[in-house]
Amino acid sequence: MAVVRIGTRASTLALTQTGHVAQDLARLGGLEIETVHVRTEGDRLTGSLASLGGTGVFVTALRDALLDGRCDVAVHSLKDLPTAPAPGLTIAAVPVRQDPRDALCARDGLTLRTLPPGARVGTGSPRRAAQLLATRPDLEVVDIRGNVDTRLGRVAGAGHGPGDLDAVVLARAGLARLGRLDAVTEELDGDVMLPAPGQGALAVEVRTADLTGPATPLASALAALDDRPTRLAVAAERALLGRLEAGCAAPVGALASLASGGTGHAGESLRVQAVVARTDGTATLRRELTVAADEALRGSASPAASEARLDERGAAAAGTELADLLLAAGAAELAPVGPSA
Ligand SMILES: NCc1[nH]cc(CCC(=O)O)c1CC(=O)O
Repeated sequence: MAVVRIGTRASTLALTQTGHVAQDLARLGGLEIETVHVRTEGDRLTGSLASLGGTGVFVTALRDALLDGRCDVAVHSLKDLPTAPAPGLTIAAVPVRQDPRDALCARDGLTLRTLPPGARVGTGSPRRAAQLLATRPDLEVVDIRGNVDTRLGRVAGAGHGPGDLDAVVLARAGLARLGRLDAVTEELDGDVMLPAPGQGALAVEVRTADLTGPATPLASALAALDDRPTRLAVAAERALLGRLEAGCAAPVGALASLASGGTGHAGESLRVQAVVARTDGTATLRRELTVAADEALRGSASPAASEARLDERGAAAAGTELADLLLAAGAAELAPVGPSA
């Protein structure tokens, strides 16, 4: 494969993300990369259909382009990717994750604490709405759609018009990639707002067939681009979402992070936090768990204990277990999650 074609949607965010991955692959594999624009249902049909992005319209067109051979590599925002595997395709790299937090972008430097009573905050995400209202039940959450610039433009003082909102909530990662961190007035920590599973991370997908057989420069570049801590964290978060049988539009937040063991300490451990909320914020259910790689070796004097490593399957099992804890605690009574959803 002399030239590698990388497929992207035409949105600024998609172009930026894909551009970064293309540069990395070119550098790591000495590859020549060509960018192919793929038009998606979600781009063609604007307005409320853009809200279907989460259900996979953006993803499907890129996957079709991969399977048809119109491109060789596709870059997705991991949080927009359905949890079900795509036959014939493999997520060959999960690059280092950006800061996964949500960010409040408010007028006049306001924060979640200092927004005036009844302030109007824009978001189209039930997950964000629920967690905002859980902290500040007085807020008026306004359903908004559109790309990042459109949303930021609705904040008073941010655009050229008057702005009809006091604030919007967006993924910090998207703002960072677009060079719009200047709009952030507060980063929302996990105790206030847990991000969408996979938020801030990318998935680099290729045809499975291109990874089998003798190693190619593309395959080795993808392996070098992959970040194991991110891959494990995202595996846990997505397994949780899958077990809850909830889509990315569900009021479910999750965040996992890998801590490495050090000399004289236990081996690595993965902490997974999750929340399921009633959309109006009147009830939230939070649980967390930590799994350690050295569980089997605990108590032994073996030096292997400090070097024990988790694998993707173990990470996914942790996510599934946490989902089961949430279901056992009544998550299905709060939100449309679980087998009957
Ligand atoms: N739902 C849209 C979407 N998909 C990915 C990002 C960018 C951040 C990321 O990579 O998680 C965004 C924008 C947002 O939620 O603010």
